[in-house]
Parts: sequence; structure tokens; C-alpha cells
Amino acid sequence: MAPSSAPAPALVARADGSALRLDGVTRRFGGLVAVDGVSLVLPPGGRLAVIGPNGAGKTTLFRLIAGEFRPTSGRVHLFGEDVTRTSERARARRGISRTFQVSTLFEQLTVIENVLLAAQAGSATSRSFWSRTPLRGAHAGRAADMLERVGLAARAGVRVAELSHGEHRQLELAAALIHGPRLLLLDEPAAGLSAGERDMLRILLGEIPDSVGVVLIEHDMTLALEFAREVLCLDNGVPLAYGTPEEIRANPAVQAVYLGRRD
Ligand SMILES: Nc1ncnc2c1ncn2[C@@H]1O[C@H](COP(=O)(O)OP(=O)(O)OP(=O)(O)O)[C@@H](O)[C@H]1O
Repeated sequence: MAPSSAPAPALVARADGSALRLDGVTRRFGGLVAVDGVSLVLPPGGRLAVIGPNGAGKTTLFRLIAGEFRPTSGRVHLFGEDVTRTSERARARRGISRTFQVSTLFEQLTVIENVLLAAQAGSATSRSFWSRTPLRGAHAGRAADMLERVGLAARAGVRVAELSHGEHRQLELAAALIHGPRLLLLDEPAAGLSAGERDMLRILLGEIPDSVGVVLIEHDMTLALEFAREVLCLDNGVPLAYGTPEEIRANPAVQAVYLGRRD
């Protein structure tokens, strides 16, 4: 048989060096098209911000990437692998970690206990946080290091209920990074933070290792455009603009959406 010039699909997938690739991703809710034909490629260590007015489809896109929702049509690839039909857990095993708009921290536990729980939840060998003390010990060093990195070392023994808003975000970041993710999804990390806390968040975001790709949804345009290397602006689910922060700032269609002017 003559050799085919077209490579096998698996080889094509492996040759794709991207962290995340979306091909025409669309999600409908009944008659509403919440996300409409989004295509993009994020390289490993890339920094993507997804912006757009209320109801633009940002959170839906985020959930489609995380595996919480399946697309109505289109494909999602993670690290060169088609994960369109895989579960959220399966994607987490491939290296996705995320934070949530609503905190998922355990308020009555301490800061360090929350990071240990997050570490064990992501560990393939652990089953129970409380019953396996040796496993808990195995994560202790890493958890302490992580708290140091996010500036919470001095608060390790404090109950989460006593933390400020900003400290909650620091801890959520620690819990998301403890697994050593390759792709981190951040859902409005600046929401509800004071100006001072936003400055702290800006520093922390800047310290996320270069090996970790980040997709950020953020209403704070200043923070989003400062952090991102690439920006996707959605409007009514449709990709309105995709480019560098400079290109997005200068884009008349983006300006019109944000200033409420649609000619
Ligand atoms: N589970 C769902 N069922 C039905 N409609 C939904 C669902 N989730 C989102 N939508 C709709 O999809 C559209 C996009 O919503 P989405 O939450 O993704 O926008 P967003 O850009 O994140 O908005 P915001 O900035 O206000 O959080 C909205 O019209 C919303 O009402």
C-alpha cells in the first residue's frame, strides 16, 4: 500500500504544542447562543484574559474549558489532546486547575488545612484527608512553601472565616497552584477587593510561574490588560476582538462595547 501523505490524527494531536486550543466552540442554552464559535490557541505558559460586558459568555466559555459544560459544537484540546467529551475531573488530571467566583474554601478550617485538603484532593494516592496522617505529612512541606509564595505563611494557623477578602484570594490561589497545574483558570479574582488588595493580587498574578498557562476572566480591565499577553473580547457570545492588550485598547469595536456606543 502506498504511504499516505496525511499524518494519523493522533500524530497531529501530539504535534500541536499548545496548552489550550478551541476550535469553533459554541454553547447554546435553548434558543440562546451563550458562546458562539470561539477559536483560539494558547501556548504553554500563555496569559489570556477574557473580557466583555455582563452576559457576554465569559463564564460559560470558562466552564467549557474546565469541562463543567460540554460544547453544543466545536472542539476543546488540552495539551494537544481532544478533551471535548471528557469530564472536569479528567481535565484536572491533565493539568487544569481553577478558582471559582464563589469561594470553595472551608471557612471553619485553618489556612494550612485548606491547602492540605486541596493538595490531597489532587493526589492520586490519597483517599481521605483525616484518616491518612502520613499522606497529610507528605504534603505539609509543599503546602507551607505555597503559603510562603502567596504571602500567607504568617496566617497558616488562622481559621479561614477570619481572613480578609484579599487573603481569601491569596489562599484560593495557593489551593489552585498546589497541584502544580499546567493551565490555571482564574474566575474574577479581583471581584470585591479593595484597591490595596488589588495591588497585592497584581503582584501575585505576576509571580505565577512561567510554566503555567493562565486564562483569566476579569471585569477590572486595567488588571486584565496589564496581566494578559492575549485578550479575547466577547460580546453576546461572539468573539468581537482577539489580540494583544495594545490592540484591544485601540480597537474601536471594543471601545464601543465598553462605552455603551454601538454604531
Ligand atoms: N446554565 C445556564 N442556563 C441558561 N442560560 C445560561 C446558563 N449559563 C449562562 N446562561 C446565559 O448565557 C449568557 C452568557 O452568560 P455568562 O454567565 O457566560 O456571561 P458572563 O460574560 O460571564 O457574564 P457576567 O460578566 O455577568 O458574569 C447569559 O445570557 C446567561 O443568562
